[in-house]
Amino acid sequence: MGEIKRIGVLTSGGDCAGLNAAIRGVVMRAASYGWEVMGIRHGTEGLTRQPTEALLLTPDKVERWLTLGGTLLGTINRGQPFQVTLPDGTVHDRTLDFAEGCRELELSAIVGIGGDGSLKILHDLMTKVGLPFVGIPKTIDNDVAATEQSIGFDTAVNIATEALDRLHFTAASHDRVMILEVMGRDAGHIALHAGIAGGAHVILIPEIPYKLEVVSQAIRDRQAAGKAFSVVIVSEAVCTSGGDVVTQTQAFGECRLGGIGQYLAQELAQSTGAETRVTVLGHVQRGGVPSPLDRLIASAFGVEAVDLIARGEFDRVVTWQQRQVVSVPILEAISHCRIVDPGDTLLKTARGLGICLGDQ
Ligand SMILES: Nc1ncnc2c1ncn2[C@@H]1O[C@H](COP(=O)(O)OP(=O)(O)OP(=O)(O)O)[C@@H](O)[C@H]1O
Ligand SMILES: O=P(O)(O)OC[C@H]1O[C@](O)(CO)[C@@H](O)[C@@H]1O
Ligand SMILES: [Mg+2]
Repeated sequence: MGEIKRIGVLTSGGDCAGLNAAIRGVVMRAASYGWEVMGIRHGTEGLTRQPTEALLLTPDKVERWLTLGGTLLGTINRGQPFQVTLPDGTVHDRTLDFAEGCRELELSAIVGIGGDGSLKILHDLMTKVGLPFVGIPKTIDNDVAATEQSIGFDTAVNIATEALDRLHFTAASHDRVMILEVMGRDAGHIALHAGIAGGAHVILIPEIPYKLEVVSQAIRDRQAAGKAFSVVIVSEAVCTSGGDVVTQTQAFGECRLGGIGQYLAQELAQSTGAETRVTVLGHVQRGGVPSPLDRLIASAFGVEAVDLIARGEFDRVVTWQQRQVVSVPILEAISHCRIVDPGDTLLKTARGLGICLGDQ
């Protein structure tokens, strides 16, 4: 690769808190090498559109992006760049458009900030185009393999914890069972972390199959002990007792997880006699000001991603491991979805605290 003059940075997948802090880290560090940074709009789409949609990001421009929620570059979490259905019904592969966009902007490398889904797509795209690539993991789901923490997870856990704190008061006031449904896709990390931090009495995650009777009994035991209220946190991918995933179809046909909280509310009202209410936390978990930890991780990832490019170490993803930024081959980071491990120390903590996980 010749001398680097300009690199690109993009965000892809669902937004989360800390994306702008990561972009800022990339821009600040690139400036120290004398490189320009182009911020690509709407994931890879900014490169495939004609004219291309990208903006020059300077340290002055991004200086105050540290605390801003969402992504100022825009993002995308639906569709497929290799099979885009055009208005006339034909299917188009955007790879060549993407390559053309990279050439037009004279990019020497790209930093892609995304979750597992986006990193897979970006890896395929970059391999086909032959452009150096470094990935930064972000996602409230915390399901990217190899990293203990992805950007956005800590903020989401803080928000879910605060929601539980608030629900305790109203639950106790009305002697109700309050159910908080949280995001996380197939991983129960948000529910497990927030459930413990927020003092939930029941934590249901997709990794641990539950029995309705076990959950009801835990609530009835509390009632019998004079505690008429309970607080339950449930991950969106937890199934019904019949094993069905609960989903909702959105406009444009996308299917998204959602609704298990309502199902549990009906079942638990019947089996415990308690009034039940559901709070679906939804996109509140993704928005807002990033926590200090997310700002730290995002900044550290941004700096290291640029350093990797400077050292010519490509096709790698930066990860957070025991308070160090460590890079791993991208194939390792996208090898599997990191769900809650059966040996996770927090499962032991939850059981030790007497929290019902629905299985025993
Ligand atoms: N370059 C792209 N062009 C078109 N669609 C894309 C592109 N990159 C990603 N997508 C769409 O976005 C989805 C991204 O995957 P996913 O929704 O799992 O997000 P993610 O990157 O894992 O982040 P998160 O899980 O936090 O939302 C892909 O499945 C695909 O539908
Ligand atoms: O933004 P959308 O399309 O509603 O996607 C929601 C999904 O994205 C995430 O927020 C992040 O992957 C999931 O937790 C959730 O299932
Ligand atoms: Mg994902």
